[in-house]
Amino acid sequence: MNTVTSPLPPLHTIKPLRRTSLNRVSAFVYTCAILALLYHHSLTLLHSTSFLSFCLTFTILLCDAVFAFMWVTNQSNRMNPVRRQEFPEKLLCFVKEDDFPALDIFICTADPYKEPPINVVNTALSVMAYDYPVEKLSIYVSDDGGSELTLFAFMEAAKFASHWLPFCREHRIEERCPDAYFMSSHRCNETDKMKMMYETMKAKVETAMDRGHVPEEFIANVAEREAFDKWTTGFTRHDHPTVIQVLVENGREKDFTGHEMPNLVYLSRQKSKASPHHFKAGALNVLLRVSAAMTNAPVILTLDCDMYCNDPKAPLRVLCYLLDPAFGSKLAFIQFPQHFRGINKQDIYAGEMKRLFQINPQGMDGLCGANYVGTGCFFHRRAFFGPPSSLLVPEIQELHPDHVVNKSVRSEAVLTLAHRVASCNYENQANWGIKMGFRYGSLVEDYYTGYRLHCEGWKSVFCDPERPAFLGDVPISLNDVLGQIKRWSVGLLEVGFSKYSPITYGVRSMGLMGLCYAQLAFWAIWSFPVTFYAFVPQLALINNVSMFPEVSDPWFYLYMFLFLEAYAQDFLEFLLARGTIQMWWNNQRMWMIRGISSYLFGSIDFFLKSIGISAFGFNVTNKVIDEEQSKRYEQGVFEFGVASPLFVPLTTAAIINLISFLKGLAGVFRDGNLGEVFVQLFISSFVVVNCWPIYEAMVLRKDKGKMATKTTVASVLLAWVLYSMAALIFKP
Ligand SMILES: O=c1ccn([C@@H]2O[C@H](COP(=O)(O)OP(=O)(O)O[C@H]3O[C@H](CO)[C@@H](O)[C@H](O)[C@H]3O)[C@@H](O)[C@H]2O)c(=O)[nH]1
Ligand SMILES: [Mn+2]
Repeated sequence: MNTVTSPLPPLHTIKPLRRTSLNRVSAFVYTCAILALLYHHSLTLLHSTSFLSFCLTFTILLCDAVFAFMWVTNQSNRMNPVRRQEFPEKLLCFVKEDDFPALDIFICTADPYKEPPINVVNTALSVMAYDYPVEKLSIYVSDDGGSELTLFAFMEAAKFASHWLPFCREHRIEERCPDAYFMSSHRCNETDKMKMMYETMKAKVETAMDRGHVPEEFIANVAEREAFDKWTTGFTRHDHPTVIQVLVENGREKDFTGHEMPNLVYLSRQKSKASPHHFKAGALNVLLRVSAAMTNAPVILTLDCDMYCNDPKAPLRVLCYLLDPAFGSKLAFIQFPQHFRGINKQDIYAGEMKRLFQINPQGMDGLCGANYVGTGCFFHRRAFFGPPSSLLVPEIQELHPDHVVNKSVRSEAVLTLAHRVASCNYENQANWGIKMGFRYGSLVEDYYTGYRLHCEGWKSVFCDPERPAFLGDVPISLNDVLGQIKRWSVGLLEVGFSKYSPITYGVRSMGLMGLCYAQLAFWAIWSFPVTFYAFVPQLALINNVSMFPEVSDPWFYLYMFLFLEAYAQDFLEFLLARGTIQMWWNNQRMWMIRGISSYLFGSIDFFLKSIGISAFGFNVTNKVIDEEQSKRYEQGVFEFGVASPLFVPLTTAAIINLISFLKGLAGVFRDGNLGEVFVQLFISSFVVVNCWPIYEAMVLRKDKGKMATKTTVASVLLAWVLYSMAALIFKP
């Protein structure tokens, strides 16, 4: 499909994936199977012989209905998956470099102790070195941690940049992130010199980190002194005035070869305990306004501090779409997938999230476009000001997306305005977060903002080139992984049960695309069937109660078909997305683990918050790497270590399933009733096989990552309680 006017070559193409027809046929067949299953459950329910069997069948019906709902909504991702390709090398046939749009880059950080400033600096350097006209490039760093340590790191980074940028340019370095470059095998005659400079900078930043403040001898001049003076005694991360520090101004500061450098601005918005700050979404809205006051570029890139740029030409790929008139003026954003570095070979924690970050976006791209995932995403600034058809005029003229800034970023007028729009009361009675900018009301501001933009009629594009444009870090301990997914679950439920729920509002606004969003919104309800199937059939088996059709019963084949086909399709899609068999195995295991931990606790948290019992915040993922932990992660060993409540249901399930499997097996040898209990025995054995790392962590391991004794004790107790309760229920 050629989308640019001929006779020029196309800047990009879009092709449907080959599997589309097969997807549609299998969706039809599987739907029939699901209907048959629900019919079977209803029949059984009507013919229940006892109260117990009625309750059991009813719960199974509910659980299977949840599975069915999740399956149906997922099909929207399979109806029209597409693959795009862009040809940035042809860009110059269409536009001169002078006509490229300006680009404002936002980098968020929130806590110097969980997000080491030296890593944030690496992120910033990787984009400062973009192959893009420097006079059009501005980098804004938002520090929600309000930390002088982060500011100090960036002052050092600005100095280092004046050597790093020319080095990258002259030696055509591919890895523009210093840390990634020095870890690679690429070398040139100046590598050692650069490495030394980098190490010196890093050591200084780390010294400051160790001391907890910036040592006097590191402060180079009066200007720096004045900047740090803003950290007065009353200054805390939750309560402080705005700090804006222009570290590099394009046109003023030059690199050491005399070349221009991009703008680099440090920003820590005003915080006060009295006004809500809306976590990352709030930070991004301040960034939107401060950057409007300073440069107001029409294109914006949002980046998390745990992700760096891996392709210096990524902005050119983006222009292939942004400059295409065929999109009209409806293109809101271009999302690159989240790819990660440092994932272990078998990806034990399914950190790649293939389905979320690679497979589903292709499906959504064939409808309205990929969803926004918070980082690695280029926006059209205009998209934050109302639907494509009707501009929502901001309260002050300077924030208008078309406003042209022609003053220096250090001029007093600009800085005054920047301070004004960064203050914590600025948004009172304004549309920010409601109809304008990044949207408030969910812990997954990325998902929610992208969703609302799509509802408004905006389109997006999924751009997934061969060489990943961005690489991020993943959490490497199970507790961090589960905690992160728990936060996502809560945020998604907030949207799912809001007045803008995708299942109602979303489907009304955009049909199938609404279902794609609904699938994500209700992620956490998987916890219901997963928890049920992790405990109840097993407890029934322990008490010799049979719950499923016997092997000789024709309905048994329906069960078999439903299970095998769902797993097979998942497996194939996974392999086609360049997964391996072992990665797939770990992926399906993590799905079960999340089901009875993150999703379950997320649902409970959300419920408690809804009835006003508790509140939740954005718990930033830990990015500090512990050497020993990292070694275990590389070897593919699960990290339990801490006594986390998230591990209790897992460990309890591991215990119950093992007992049930052994008891069931013994029963089969004793009574020869394999046909009767086959399904239950199969479920237990499947769970037991999946739980191997848990048994190991409980019994065999001696290292620091083994299961904490507290967790084991709590789980044994809980298992015993469940066992006793089941005995009462199943044996009247
Ligand atoms: O009050 C806050 C909290 C977080 N952040 C920043 O938000 C980013 C994401 O935080 P992280 O702890 O890394 O969360 P993840 O779960 O890894 O992030 C995923 O999920 C988030 C939503 O929950 C999205 O915002 C992210 O883009 C997405 O990668 C980081 O750069 C933080 O510094 C802030 O700026 N202010
Ligand atoms: Mn992150």
